[in-house]
Amino acid sequence: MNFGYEGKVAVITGSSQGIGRKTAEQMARLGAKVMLVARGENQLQEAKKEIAQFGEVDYIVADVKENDSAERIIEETIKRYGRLDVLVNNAGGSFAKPFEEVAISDWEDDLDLKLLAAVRMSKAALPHMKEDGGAILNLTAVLGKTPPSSSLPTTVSRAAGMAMTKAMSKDLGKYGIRVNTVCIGLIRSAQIEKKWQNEAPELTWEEYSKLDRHNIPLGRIGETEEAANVITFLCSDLASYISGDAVNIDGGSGHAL
Ligand SMILES: NC(=O)C1=CN([C@@H]2O[C@H](COP(=O)(O)OP(=O)(O)OC[C@H]3O[C@@H](n4cnc5c(N)ncnc54)[C@H](O)[C@@H]3O)[C@@H](O)[C@H]2O)C=CC1
Ligand SMILES: CC(=O)C(C)=O
Repeated sequence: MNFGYEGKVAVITGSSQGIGRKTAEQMARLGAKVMLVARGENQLQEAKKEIAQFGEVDYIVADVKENDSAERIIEETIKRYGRLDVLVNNAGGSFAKPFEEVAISDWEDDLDLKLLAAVRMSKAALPHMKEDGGAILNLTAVLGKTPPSSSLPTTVSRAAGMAMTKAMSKDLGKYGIRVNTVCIGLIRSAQIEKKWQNEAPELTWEEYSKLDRHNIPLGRIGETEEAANVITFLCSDLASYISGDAVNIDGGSGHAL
């Protein structure tokens, strides 16, 4: 099977750790030149060193919430690698509270990080993808499809990310640009390990991962590799007829059809 990554260039935001970092590794292993983006240079250097064993990789230190960062990230990528084929809008975090406890500034911060940063990155990337086509992949969360109580503002930002993905796919298909989202359930990463330590430090990871209260039909929290596999596939030539889709990576925990 040919994923078609050879000679392609991918930008992945929030890729110094977690799902973004594993995705970068997989794309590099398949022949893509990968540009990592995150705020902390030390972790980026470490990620670059590790991924460089498998393929071509570099990094840009940037906060995707800063207004001019998207233009700078894309410009520096073009300067470094000469083209752009894949954009993964992965940077994010979780902030979930009941409606009454969410300040207006929390709404603004969350939408800025999870929705508007992806808009700015996609707008900056578009001129470089129009000629040869490409793939844009937005990370969202499965809870955005069926928002439960105490899940604001994150489920709203994520639902907006899904709606944006669908609408963008309609507008950009004519350029051969595919736009998809993956809706994450629970995947082991720094934020989930923190949750484990806060909620049940007395349990081993295996025990915590398998707790009934997570309500995961497959019986455990997923691994970063399992999310990266799907993202890498969706951005590859093997998914050449998939656009506007929202694919759950959640061990079956989502409730929506
Ligand atoms: N791990 C999970 O169970 C879930 C993850 N997600 C989403 O999937 C994506 C990846 O998740 P994880 O790997 O768990 O995340 P993580 O917390 O391990 O890593 C997130 C990455 O985003 C970067 N980042 C955060 N804010 C940034 C900013 N302003 N500018 C640049 N980089 C920034 C962080 O430095 C980090 O590299 C995130 O968008 C997350 O919200 C959604 C639902 C569940
Ligand atoms: C956990 C998380 O990052 C969400 C729901 O966006």
